[in-house]
Amino acid sequence: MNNQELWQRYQDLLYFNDDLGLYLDVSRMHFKDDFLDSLQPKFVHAFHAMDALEKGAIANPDENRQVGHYWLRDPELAPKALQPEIIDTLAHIENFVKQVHSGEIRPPHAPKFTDIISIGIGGSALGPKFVDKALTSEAPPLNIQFIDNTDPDGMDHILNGLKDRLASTMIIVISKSGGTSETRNGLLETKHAYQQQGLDFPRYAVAITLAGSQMDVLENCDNWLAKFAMLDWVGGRTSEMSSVGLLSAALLGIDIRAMLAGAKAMDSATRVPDIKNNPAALLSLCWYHACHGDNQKNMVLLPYKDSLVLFSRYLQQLIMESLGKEKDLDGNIVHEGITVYGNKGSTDQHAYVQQLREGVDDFFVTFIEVLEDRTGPSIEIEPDITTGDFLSGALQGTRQALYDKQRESITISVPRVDARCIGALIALYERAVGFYASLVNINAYHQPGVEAGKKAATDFLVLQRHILTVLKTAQHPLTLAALAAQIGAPDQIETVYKVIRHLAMNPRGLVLHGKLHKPSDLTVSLTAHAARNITAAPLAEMA
Ligand SMILES: O=P(O)(O)OC[C@H]1O[C@](O)(CO)[C@@H](O)[C@@H]1O
Repeated sequence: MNNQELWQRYQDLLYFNDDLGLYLDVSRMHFKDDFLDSLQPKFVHAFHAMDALEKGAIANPDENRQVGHYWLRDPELAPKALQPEIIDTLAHIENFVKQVHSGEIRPPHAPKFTDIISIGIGGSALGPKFVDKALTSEAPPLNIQFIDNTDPDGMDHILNGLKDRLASTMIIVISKSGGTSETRNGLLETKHAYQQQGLDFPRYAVAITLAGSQMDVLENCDNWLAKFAMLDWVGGRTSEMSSVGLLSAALLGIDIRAMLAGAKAMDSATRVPDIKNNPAALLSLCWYHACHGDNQKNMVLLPYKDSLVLFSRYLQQLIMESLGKEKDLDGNIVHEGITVYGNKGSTDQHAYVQQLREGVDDFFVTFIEVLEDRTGPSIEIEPDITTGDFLSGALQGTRQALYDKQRESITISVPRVDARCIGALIALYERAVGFYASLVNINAYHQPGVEAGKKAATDFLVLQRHILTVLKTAQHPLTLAALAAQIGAPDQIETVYKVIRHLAMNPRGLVLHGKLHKPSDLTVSLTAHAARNITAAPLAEMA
């Protein structure tokens, strides 16, 4: 295609949303002109399915649940019975935040809360982290940190770093199910740190969970500083505009009403039943072209803006947990999915872009361009050129260089990174994921594959328990083979070895005879002290 034809294709396909100032350019995706028409019947179905979902159909048949994240930004669309809880939760958040900012709600031994530790994982962490990085100002009312793993080092880093300010730190624990192990562990470790300092944990703790969840019951969250409803019909990965995302955002001083308004504006733009005039339909059409069937391309997300660096991580869950499915809705094995990676431009130009241009052609890029460089004027780095011009040049240059090598790209351009824009971007991708799921006939709203890893992790810990129980009563050191036999798992020696190696590297009372890296010569026993301390309580399944 010559430059004139390309310019024409650019204009023909360019989508612009006047309300949001958002452009979507799909001209550098190599689908043919008739591709759009050929997908029309599939889109008629996708538009209908989305309409039914928004009207309250059971869109997640596995869990017999409605899927209502769109109602969060436009409660009038929600079934009548659900409207009060959406409106009340938002009011509860705003009221609470106002009182925290004013000091009316304060910690027992300090005039105001200064910090937040947000504990949660997956959809209960990625949205709040992304929004914090994208929108928190240089001088927020509170500082936030996230515990989103069961890594003891990671927790120590945060808890020790905040040691002197723990007495003015609010803990927000987010878990829809209330049973996720990593989150439970973060909660228990944090609670322990508070107890060590003689601080009354419930007076610092805020829960976001389903009413009556395991966490709600076990921790008696009604006695905490506050408890916010998590709603059954909001999925974890689409929960940023529920209490999950809105509470921390509001505490950080982010305009959550603007975020909701941006999402609402995008929702209405993506309800238009016309592919070319619907940005989510256009996006999902591009994904279908690049990723479906034989074209298994990866999505590389390149926002040219530091504050959007976590967008790809956020989208990784939204897209891969939603679309990565073994079976379609008819039970056929399909192994669907789109791999998402990326950080930011131009930084990634100096990392993997070399491969994108010259290596394996297994991707398409989505550039995100932010038109406003910064608030206020810029100095000239070279005659007539600012640092922002460099950033812009880097984006346009990479797009062109990729195109010259027949590499595909999409470009989304937004005026600036503000709450309205972030709400709109989230809503855009949520809807595109929903459409894509319809196009390839899968359930986007469940995640059966996640359970296998959790089950195997539980099995590993059960085996560890058995090993320690055997060692406790052993009369002499045991080989790994003898240990495996005694726990009734003679074929699990490798797992036994992994357990022993991990315990040996930590102060758990293991006595090793032999070398850790020579498993076949190794024998193991426990110190008398450790043997006395092992409990036999049953292990809860990892959730
Ligand atoms: O909010 P919860 O229930 O703790 O779940 C956290 C995350 O775990 C998952 O269920 C997957 O393990 C995600 O879908 C979810 O976002």
